[in-house]
Amino acid sequence: MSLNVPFVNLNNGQQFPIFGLGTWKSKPGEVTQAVKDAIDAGYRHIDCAHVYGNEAEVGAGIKAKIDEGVVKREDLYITSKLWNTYHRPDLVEPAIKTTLKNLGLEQLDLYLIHWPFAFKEGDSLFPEKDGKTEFSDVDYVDTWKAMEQLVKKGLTKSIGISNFNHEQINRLLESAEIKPVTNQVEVQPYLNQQKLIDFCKSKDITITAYSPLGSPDRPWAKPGDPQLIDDPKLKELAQKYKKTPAQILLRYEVQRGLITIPKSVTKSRIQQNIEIFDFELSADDVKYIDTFDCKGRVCAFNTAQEHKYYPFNIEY
Ligand SMILES: NC(=O)C1=CN([C@@H]2O[C@H](COP(=O)(O)OP(=O)(O)OC[C@H]3O[C@@H](n4cnc5c(N)ncnc54)[C@H](OP(=O)(O)O)[C@@H]3O)[C@@H](O)[C@H]2O)C=CC1
Ligand SMILES: O=C1CO[C@H](CO)[C@@H](O)[C@@H]1O
Repeated sequence: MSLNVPFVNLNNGQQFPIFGLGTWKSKPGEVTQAVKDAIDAGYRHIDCAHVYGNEAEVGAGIKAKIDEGVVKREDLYITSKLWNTYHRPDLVEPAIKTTLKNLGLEQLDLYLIHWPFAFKEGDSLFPEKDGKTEFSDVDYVDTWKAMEQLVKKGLTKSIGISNFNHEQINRLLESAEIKPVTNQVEVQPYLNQQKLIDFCKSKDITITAYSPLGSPDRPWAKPGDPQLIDDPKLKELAQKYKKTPAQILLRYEVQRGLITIPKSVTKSRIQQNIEIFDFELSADDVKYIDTFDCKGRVCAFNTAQEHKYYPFNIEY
């Protein structure tokens, strides 16, 4: 079954599918097939990043489906992200060009600043000295100015941010010529982000929800750590709606007006995850899922906590 994915209107007039495929942790040997399976299942939006180390293999999946005539380039919505070591304004254009080359594309649909904080420029994506991450003090406002140039040069249609808190967004908006179209942040029932969602809505910035299933394959999860996807309350809801726990989690996101990007490299799950546009959670059940919030952030990037632009030291 292929279901039509609704679109959201971005603040620049572009439309974007509210559902896409995540690719973090998708191994280079698996992700080409995952992208092909996703496109066959009706996915048109793919979330990528330089730091995921698999953009060439994602690009191979895209190319295969265009060559087969299943989709045209203009049917697809491809997002990538500027990594922390490329925030210095002169490094931004070379960074997107590397991503475009890896993906085999001439233009991105959306390019995001991956995190508000910068790391020391150089060959390592995770520069370290004496066991500590080496920071750079490039201001994300200066990085944003260079991002705006990418739109003017036609290298990406839209630009946005990721992991920014509301104070950082306010500061960015003070001088932005082009507004970010989205803030991609973690949203799942243990971290429902209502305040940040309301704030972004008031600024006409969409929210893209990452780790919507609680990122059960996050590399730092320890055996025995609670997994959202196994929550008994969620399993009860899944039984009630005759859906899977993953489908309840994804439906919860889209019903709150969010864009969501679950990752899977498993064909049956890729198919299952898009099958969320044929049922509705009751308003009471959405409110009930809201009560699961326990400030349970899974993607906290603790090694950057000391950075002056670390986003999670304030409430939202
Ligand atoms: N901007 C940012 O800083 C960040 C962005 N992201 C983006 O968001 C995407 C999604 O987040 P991510 O952290 O990967 O985690 P998700 O919450 O999407 O969870 C992915 C995990 O869930 C499993 N899974 C997928 N579908 C199902 C299902 N139907 N039933 C049971 N298990 C399932 C996957 O397994 P399998 O693959 O084996 O099927 C994988 O282990 C990322 O891939 C990335 O693109 C994520 C984190 C940070
Ligand atoms: O998108 C993400 C997942 O991987 C990165 C690290 O490897 C994270 O920092 C980032 O938020």
